[in-house]
Amino acid sequence: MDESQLEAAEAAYVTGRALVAADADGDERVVEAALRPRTLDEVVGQERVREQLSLLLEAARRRERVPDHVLLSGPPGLGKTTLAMIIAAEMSSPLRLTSGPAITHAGDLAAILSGLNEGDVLFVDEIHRMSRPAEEMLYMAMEDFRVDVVIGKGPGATAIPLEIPPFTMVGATTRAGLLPSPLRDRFGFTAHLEFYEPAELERIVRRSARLLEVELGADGAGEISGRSRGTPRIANRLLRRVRDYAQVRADGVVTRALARSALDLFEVDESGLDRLDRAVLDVLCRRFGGGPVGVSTLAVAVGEERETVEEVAEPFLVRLGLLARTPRGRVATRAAWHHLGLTAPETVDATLFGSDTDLPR
Ligand SMILES: Nc1ncnc2c1ncn2[C@@H]1O[C@H](COP(=O)(O)OP(=O)(O)OP(=O)(O)O)[C@@H](O)[C@H]1O
Ligand SMILES: [Mg+2]
Repeated sequence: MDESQLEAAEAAYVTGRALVAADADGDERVVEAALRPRTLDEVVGQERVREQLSLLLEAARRRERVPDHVLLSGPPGLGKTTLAMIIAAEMSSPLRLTSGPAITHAGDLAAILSGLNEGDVLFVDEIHRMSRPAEEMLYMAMEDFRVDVVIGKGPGATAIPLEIPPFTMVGATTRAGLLPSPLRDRFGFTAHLEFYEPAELERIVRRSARLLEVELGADGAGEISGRSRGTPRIANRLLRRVRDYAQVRADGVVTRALARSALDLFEVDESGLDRLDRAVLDVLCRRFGGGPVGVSTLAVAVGEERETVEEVAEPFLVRLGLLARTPRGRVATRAAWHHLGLTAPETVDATLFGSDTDLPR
């Protein structure tokens, strides 16, 4: 991909997406490809997963066997696709790429499996969204390297056994809990990716800045990583917006002060909250006295769809301990009031701990 393609993808991407959304859309994927680590050594952080994977791959190389199937689980933007590509690269094996939603029939999967060569790495993204019949076919393929292809329907249907050369299945999921246990159990190794520490994100920002030829000044990387929600994808995205600002409004050098002005302009605050996150907190505290209030009411009050509030804003607010989901509705924590620069009412703890919440006690 050349520079102009990258820029076109970037331009298409900039419009109309939350800057702190953890998922990537089509155009951003193109931009991301340029920043992906290519080897395990280049991967920043996730020390344990890296060491475990490195051992697994080395052992397979020594035994001259294909590595065991690997499941990568964790929230969006933490490096699942990156690791899948690295597994194939480290084994010098071709990577076949597909995704759960693309496999709607068992036949789709049979076609993919029958096209595999020995040692191929088959990457199935969003594996929790595969159809049930395909899933069942996959059980057998993963365990016995064969499948039964059913030809015809009804009493006349016949199952034709099909041998598949040994391959390595790499599945990725943001929702490991949704995988049926027979499928989960067929992976020899599951890597759980965790959110990144600020220092690790800072290393990622420095690395990306080098690749994008962005000059970092004093503490520019620190300012960006602090607002990145523990997520490399968001760190890289904020870096690109800060780069725009540096090139247009300044001399191109990303200092702390400059990063701060840029991210203030894009309404990403020091904790990584964006406009919607803050609107939710603001409405919850100022209009509803801190809750409890139903999520639908909250959504109407901020002028968003219920799903957007529930899936985009709330998980991060809960993670930061700013909002709690209780059976009676959403409740602002003491920290939420502080975040908005308000004084929490006396009753905040009673409201919060009055019944079960997903806050740690
Ligand atoms: N450990 C890491 N070190 C450096 N960069 C990383 C790391 N993990 C992820 N990234 C960067 O973050 C971006 C997103 O990573 P990736 O696409 O692998 O996430 P994902 O977990 O597959 O997300 P999704 O669930 O949305 O598919 C990539 O462009 C990659 O450059
Ligand atoms: Mg991915």
